Amino acid sequence: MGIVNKKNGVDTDLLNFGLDTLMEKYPYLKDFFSALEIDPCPDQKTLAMRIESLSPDHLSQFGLDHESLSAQVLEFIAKMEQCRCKSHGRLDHLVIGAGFDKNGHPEAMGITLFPGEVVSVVGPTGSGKSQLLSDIECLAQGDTPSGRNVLPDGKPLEAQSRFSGEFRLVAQLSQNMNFVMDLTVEAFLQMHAESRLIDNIPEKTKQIYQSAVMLAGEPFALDTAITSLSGGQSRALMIADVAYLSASPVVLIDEIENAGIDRVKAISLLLNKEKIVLISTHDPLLALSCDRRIVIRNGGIVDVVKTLEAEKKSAAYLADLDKKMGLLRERVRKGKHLVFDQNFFFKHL
Ligand SMILES: Nc1ncnc2c1ncn2[C@@H]1O[C@H](COP(=O)(O)OP(=O)(O)OP(=O)(O)O)[C@@H](O)[C@H]1O
Repeated sequence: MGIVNKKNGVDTDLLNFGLDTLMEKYPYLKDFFSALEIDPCPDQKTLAMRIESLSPDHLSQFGLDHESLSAQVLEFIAKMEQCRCKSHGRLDHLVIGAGFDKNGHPEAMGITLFPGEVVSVVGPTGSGKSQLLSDIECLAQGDTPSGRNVLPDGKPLEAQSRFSGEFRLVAQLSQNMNFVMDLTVEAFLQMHAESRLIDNIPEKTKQIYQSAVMLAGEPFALDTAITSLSGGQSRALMIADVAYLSASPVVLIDEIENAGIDRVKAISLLLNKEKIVLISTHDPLLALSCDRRIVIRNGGIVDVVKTLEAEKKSAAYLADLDKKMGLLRERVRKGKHLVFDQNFFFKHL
């Protein structure tokens, strides 16, 4: 579409475009007109003609006239398009500047993370894994217990962007996710997709639902109420939702090992060349599925371990073991006995 007559991002040339074309390209215009009780597409061909055809009495109910309505509709399109572009914000890298451990001693190191990486955060219980994720979530600027600085593209974010809910740099999936809305899975996904202004919503909704079912141990239906999903099912749904719909270039996940979902598939779903994914975990299979592991002790980063090629081979062995454990879990779920020896475990499970 024409980029002529653009002022402050407002494209006045849009007034001369056909209504059909505009409604197709900017589907949210339907809501704009419906709020003003206007049928957007009767006979007129262009937006300007449709606005001109409206009676001054109708417009005055909304405190508008032809000129102000033209200005408002153009500004609305410009703002919505700005949101759409913002939500595709990119990050070149994320610097986590060293802070202090729990004793107030300088942390051994910081780390720089790059899009396309899945990094695990490992360490004993209470060592400070969640604190690190929380520092990243709030883009800490020396103002959290660890004193770390988290710098998108190496620069501190202005307070306005840091605390604004408009565009979130970081999405977090925490351990306790409870839905409170009374919606079906399908309606929930549709609502989220609509709020993200994405194209082809039905197809995206189906894709997310199918991925969530693949991750969850127990299948569920599109018309299941989200409030009645099990812990594992809702976690699976949120992971698939983040993978396909989240605009945030950084995704934080606080332990998925206990959710009963397919962890390796979850990682490959989240692997995206535009996203940095951090997972706090105690699980060896998850740790080996990541590119690097941040090792935390006593509140501070003490090492960053790169996953070796040899370890990736061990991961295949671990995945096999994990599958066997899954089969045993399944037997427990079905109320069956678990009698086997080493030979049966390794050869027949
Ligand atoms: N560098 C630090 N300086 C001061 N306090 C810290 C630091 N790191 C962590 N803490 C505090 O230590 C406590 C335990 O940390 P945290 O919950 O992050 O541990 P964790 O490794 O996630 O534990 P778990 O494995 O049990 O979930 C928290 O109260 C946290 O705020």
